[in-house]
Amino acid sequence: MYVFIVNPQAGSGRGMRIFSKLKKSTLFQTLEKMVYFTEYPGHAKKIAGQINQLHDITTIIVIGGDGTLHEVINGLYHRRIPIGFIPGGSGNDFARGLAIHNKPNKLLKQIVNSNEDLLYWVGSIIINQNEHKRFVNSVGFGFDAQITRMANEASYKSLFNRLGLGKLTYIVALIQVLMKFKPMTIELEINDEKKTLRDCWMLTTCNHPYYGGGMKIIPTAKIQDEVLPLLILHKISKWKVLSLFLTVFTGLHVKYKEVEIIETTGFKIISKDNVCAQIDGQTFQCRMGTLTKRQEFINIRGRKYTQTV
Ligand SMILES: Nc1ncnc2c1ncn2[C@@H]1O[C@H](COP(=O)(O)OP(=O)(O)OP(=O)(O)O)[C@@H](O)[C@H]1O
Repeated sequence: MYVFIVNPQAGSGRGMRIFSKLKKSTLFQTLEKMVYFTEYPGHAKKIAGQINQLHDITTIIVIGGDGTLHEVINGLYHRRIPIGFIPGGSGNDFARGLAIHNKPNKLLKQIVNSNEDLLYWVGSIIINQNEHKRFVNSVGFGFDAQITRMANEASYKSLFNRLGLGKLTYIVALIQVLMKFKPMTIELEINDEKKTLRDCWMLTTCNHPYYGGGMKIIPTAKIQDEVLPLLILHKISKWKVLSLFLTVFTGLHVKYKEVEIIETTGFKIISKDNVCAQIDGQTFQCRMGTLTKRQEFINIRGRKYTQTV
């Protein structure tokens, strides 16, 4: 039995458009399946939670954006069911990070015909010591999280999506946030070693290089267990931030002296004030975060494991 979880609103309606085309295909029609449409934020997690109770699931096929996949992964906490992903979001960084490039009908074929999985190690975060979450792409604190919040709330997001210019949303949001951003003071703990980061702009970690709709934020990030790379953007002038972000699509921003990348197996951040944070593109406020790389992996169906992505 295949279970489809479709976010019709992902990518400003792209999720629904993809599903409408797929359901006309002979392959889709011949599959034994159940189809769920998400109706509100958090619904994909709830659906995944209900799937935990079901048996004989071959694969869960997610059609939507990274936020939908994030919810499914978090809802499926206790079971390892293979997941097929057909990207239909605005940013689609997960698909980029895993080199999932094909057209939806080809991807469906790949998922159904494949008996090989890509093993994918997600990250884990404990927010404020009590809320556990898993992340598929990235977690960021500070500047990048504020850009994400601005982009998520922007009225121009759906227009740019419809024009196929999803990347522009983040660029416009970046400029808006830059005008009024105030750097943070953060306590960073890595392997019992503590340091205070003053005038820090952002801390970001990811499971693969991409975020924000194609920015190669940590170019060296690999799909792997144990290692959680951490990027810190230290004290820097606003003008320099602008030029730095122009190079982030190529990964050349890592050459700036204000950018530090540390390979960790986990770290903790503490702040006296609330800081804006993002997990897989969903934003919230927090004062404390403990991040680790989970030892368990999820099975991504239809995407053979290579390290060349
Ligand atoms: N029917 C719905 N109406 C409104 N929001 C929904 C609905 N279904 C799901 N959502 C929420 O929409 C949010 C965004 O979805 P998603 O991340 O899949 O798409 P996206 O933001 O366009 O893509 P990406 O994350 O790749 O940029 C998710 O947080 C999800 O909870």
